[in-house]
Amino acid sequence: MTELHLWLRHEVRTTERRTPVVPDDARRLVEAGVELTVEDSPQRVFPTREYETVGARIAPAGSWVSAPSEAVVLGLKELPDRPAQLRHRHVFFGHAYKQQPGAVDLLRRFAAGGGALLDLEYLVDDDGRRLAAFGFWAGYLGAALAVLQHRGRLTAPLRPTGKDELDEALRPAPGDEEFTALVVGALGRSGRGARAAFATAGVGPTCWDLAETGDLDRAALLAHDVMVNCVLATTPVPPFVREEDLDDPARRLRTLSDVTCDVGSPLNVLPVYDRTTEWADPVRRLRKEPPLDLIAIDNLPSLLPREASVDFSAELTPLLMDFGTAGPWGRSLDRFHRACRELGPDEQEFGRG
Ligand SMILES: NC(=O)c1ccc[n+]([C@@H]2O[C@H](COP(=O)([O-])OP(=O)(O)OC[C@H]3O[C@@H](n4cnc5c(N)ncnc54)[C@H](O)[C@@H]3O)[C@@H](O)[C@H]2O)c1
Repeated sequence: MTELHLWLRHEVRTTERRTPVVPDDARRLVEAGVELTVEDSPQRVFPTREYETVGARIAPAGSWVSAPSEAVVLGLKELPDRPAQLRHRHVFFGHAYKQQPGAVDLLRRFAAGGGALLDLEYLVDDDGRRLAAFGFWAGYLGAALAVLQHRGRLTAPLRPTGKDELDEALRPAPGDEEFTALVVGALGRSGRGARAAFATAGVGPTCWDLAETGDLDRAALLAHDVMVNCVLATTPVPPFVREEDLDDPARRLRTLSDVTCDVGSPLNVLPVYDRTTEWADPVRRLRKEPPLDLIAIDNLPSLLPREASVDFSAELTPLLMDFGTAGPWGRSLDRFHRACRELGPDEQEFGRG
């Protein structure tokens, strides 16, 4: 077992109730010899005392800035804007390698402090497959919200909930009309989640993946009442739905839920909207007559913080037990170094192993 001091930080985003390590897995880490510090966090879905009970040391929210240099700081989403220099190794979703807003600033902060980003999105196996991801619950919620909207039962603002409560609302009620649904990207993680939610809702969706979209039958697509897009696009393909399709008189499609949310990207397969929707206002009407409602929320798993955290933590914990510079961690670090090199010659002198 590597000597690891892991520092689980509080999330700055107030709506983020998830955590990458849940108390049961914290116990496993402590038992395996990991020194674990957990920051107190008012919104984390698991109370701080549950971590204390399993042997973690508790520290105030945000205190990672003064953590010992060898500590590996673990979180999910963005860091606060300060400090300007990042001297630790940080494990989280940095969103820093695809020219996202703020990406260069974040990399520069690592450059200034000599730290490193070990991005969770780039923890991959030998074949490049992601090892820890939230996709299943993203798909589950993407389909669940579509069903609720289609049945006239979606209420805003959206709030984090639990699966039992969500499933209660999802189950068909007397008087609900039958409808047809399509999941695209049905064989992936979020596609599986979407299919599971439809099953709870009593709906058997049509399932398409690569084999079914190669020669896209748009008329068949538009003939479904509800569509949930779960593809992970890696190369540009013809759009699944175009602006002109929204005005097709034969369109039955009424509710479109885009789990992928590639809006603005050249890989976007749904170039019929220009910005995502939010928890406060989750549905945007793209056409009035006949209606077409869009749901495009890019932080879906945060709506089921407990279930999403438990599954993610189960995937991440074995990797943390094996923390080091080889395998997935080495690949993630290599990706960071590549991004640093792409920043330019003045900023290459950082990112240790
Ligand atoms: N909205 C959110 O909150 C949220 C959360 C997590 C992930 N996501 C996004 O959801 C998407 C899917 O993630 P995932 O973990 O399910 O990925 P995945 O790799 O597990 O599955 C993607 C599936 O899409 C299929 N696919 C790719 N191109 C296709 C095409 N042209 N036609 C049909 N099928 C195609 C693949 O074969 C695969 O089965 C990603 O873009 C991811 O970023 C969104």
